Amino acid sequence: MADPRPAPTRPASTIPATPSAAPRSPEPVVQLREASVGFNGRMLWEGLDLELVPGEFLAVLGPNGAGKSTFLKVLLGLTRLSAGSVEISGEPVRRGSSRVGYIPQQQTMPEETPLRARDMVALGLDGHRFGMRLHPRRLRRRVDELLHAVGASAYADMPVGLLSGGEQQRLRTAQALASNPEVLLCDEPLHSLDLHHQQAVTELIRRQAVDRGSAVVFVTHEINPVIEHVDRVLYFARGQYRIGTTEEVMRSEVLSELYGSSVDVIEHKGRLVVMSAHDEGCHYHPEELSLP
Ligand SMILES: Nc1ncnc2c1ncn2[C@@H]1O[C@H](COP(=O)(O)OP(=O)(O)OP(=O)(O)O)[C@@H](O)[C@H]1O
Repeated sequence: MADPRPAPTRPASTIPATPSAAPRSPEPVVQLREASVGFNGRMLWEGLDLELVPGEFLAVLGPNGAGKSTFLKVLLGLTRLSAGSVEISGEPVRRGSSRVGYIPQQQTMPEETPLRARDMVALGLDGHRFGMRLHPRRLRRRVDELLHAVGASAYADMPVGLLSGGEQQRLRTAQALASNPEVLLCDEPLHSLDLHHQQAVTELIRRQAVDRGSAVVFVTHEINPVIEHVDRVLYFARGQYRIGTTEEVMRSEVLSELYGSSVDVIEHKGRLVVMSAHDEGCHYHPEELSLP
């Protein structure tokens, strides 16, 4: 069946075009208006206005505790906004929506987990958006394709609890892609993957955006592995945020203002290095910003 979604459109920049020159934008698939989240009287971030169109790749960055995973939980309907609104495809978010795929942060599964690798991937397909269960033969074929795509065919019948952290993470990726979601939420999906599998998983996520029109929200401490695919960056720090293209946000003056202290953004051999310049002897502590 043909996919009814609009063709993917990748916005070149957030700089507004003149009204007469502006092409008709596709309907946003994610829409937050004046969105704020806080816990126990402390606001994590406030006044977030954001629209994502099909096919857009958003990288979400910021130091530990800035609210990146919470942002994903808002889109998953697991955390309620303190103020404002959030919609997916024009409807209020709700838990368990088949429109949303999720690659969670890596957690190790207990050894005794009673699932094989292929069962875990099949969970992403079973009784999903098709409104009915797939025929067992089609289900098996689709699961095999997904296992192959993440390089997991060799351990398809292994119990998941006996697999390494990186092997389990590849299965979570396959599971999230299985339903061809309209919005794909990724919480540090490359963590614990070796370079080869980082590239393979990045390529799968990129293709999901470009070929199938999913809006991708990619939480990461390290923008470099995905930098060429990123359309926009959402950077949280100190309860505030900045949003724009990589060139607009990843600048010394923008991040210094956001952090409230001197930050250097340096381009080195095509990689972005973000460093905090401390006054005492000008020590550089890139890890304090949780960035390369
Ligand atoms: N349900 C909750 N109740 C109270 N505090 C919470 C809740 N959920 C998250 N927090 C707090 O909100 C802050 C932001 O958490 P979050 O996991 O979103 O940060 P993050 O930017 O993803 O951090 P990291 O880079 O360390 O993964 C943390 O201080 C966390 O303890």
